Amino acid sequence: MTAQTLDGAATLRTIKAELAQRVAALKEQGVTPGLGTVLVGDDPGSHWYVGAKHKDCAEIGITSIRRDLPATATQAEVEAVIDELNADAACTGFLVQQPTGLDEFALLSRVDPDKDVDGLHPVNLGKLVLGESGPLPCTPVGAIELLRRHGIEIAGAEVVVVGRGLTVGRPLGLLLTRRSENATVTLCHTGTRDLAAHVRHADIVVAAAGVPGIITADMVKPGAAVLDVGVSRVDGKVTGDVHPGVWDVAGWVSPNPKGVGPMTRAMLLTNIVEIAERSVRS
Ligand SMILES: Nc1nc(=O)c2c([nH]1)NC[C@@H]1CN(c3ccc(C(=O)N[C@@H](CCC(=O)O)C(=O)O)cc3)C=[N+]21
Repeated sequence: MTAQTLDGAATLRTIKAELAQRVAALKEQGVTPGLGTVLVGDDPGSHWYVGAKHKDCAEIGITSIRRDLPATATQAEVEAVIDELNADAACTGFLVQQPTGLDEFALLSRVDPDKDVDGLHPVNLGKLVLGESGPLPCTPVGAIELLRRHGIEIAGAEVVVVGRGLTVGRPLGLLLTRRSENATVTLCHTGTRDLAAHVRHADIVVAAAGVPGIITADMVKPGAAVLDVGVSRVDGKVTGDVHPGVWDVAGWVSPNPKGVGPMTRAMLLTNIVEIAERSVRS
């Protein structure tokens, strides 16, 4: 193994320590931030993620509001919970954990855009396209923050993003091409004719296809930074999109687990604190 580790678990700890101070400052001004979660059904992965988010919040002084609904919950029942959290002053922001098995666009659209800690509401994705400020999607911002905190140059870099999903690939392309990031982005997907030809040119590769081992050593430019975002479960074990052989070629690799996953949680916490800080200023 020659590549250096893009350590998301350690970076989460650093960011939590920074945010704990900002939460303490908010409390001195009489504001306690609160995170709400809406969970539908009993998928073990989703339960783990939601539990981890509330544990993170408890560690840094953010209050938890947890609504767990059975798999039999109807669209109307989940929408009623969203309405309740929209109206709850103690809830700074909240998310509806995906997947729900319901009409997700309708659920997402019903969340107050100012409480959208996931940054996935259509209004907030629209703001991202238009270059207006607002809550940003947690996983792609987490990927950028992970690079930044390891000193990897993004401005001018050739970035290949593999995957065009709503939560990672699509918004990541928009984020990285902003003037403040200034990367050149190629967005590859299942319709890409020759994936290897694109990946080979990349200074930074972001693998978010959800296909175990799709990025192999022969595709990677020596010294490149490779972020492994894809989460699949193979024989019950978390398996990423990056083949282990990539560690022998790349300069940097984010492991999976302990790479971008914890960064998603770090950016969720950051979004809550920023919404609370905005409420104090205005
Ligand atoms: N509305 C919504 N918002 C989300 O943010 C959201 C969602 N739905 N649906 C599912 C995905 C997935 N996700 C992860 C969060 C943390 C880790 C994480 O911290 N993983 C650990 C442990 C992984 C394990 O062992 O299972 C790690 O990578 O080290 C991973 C994945 C948030 N998601």
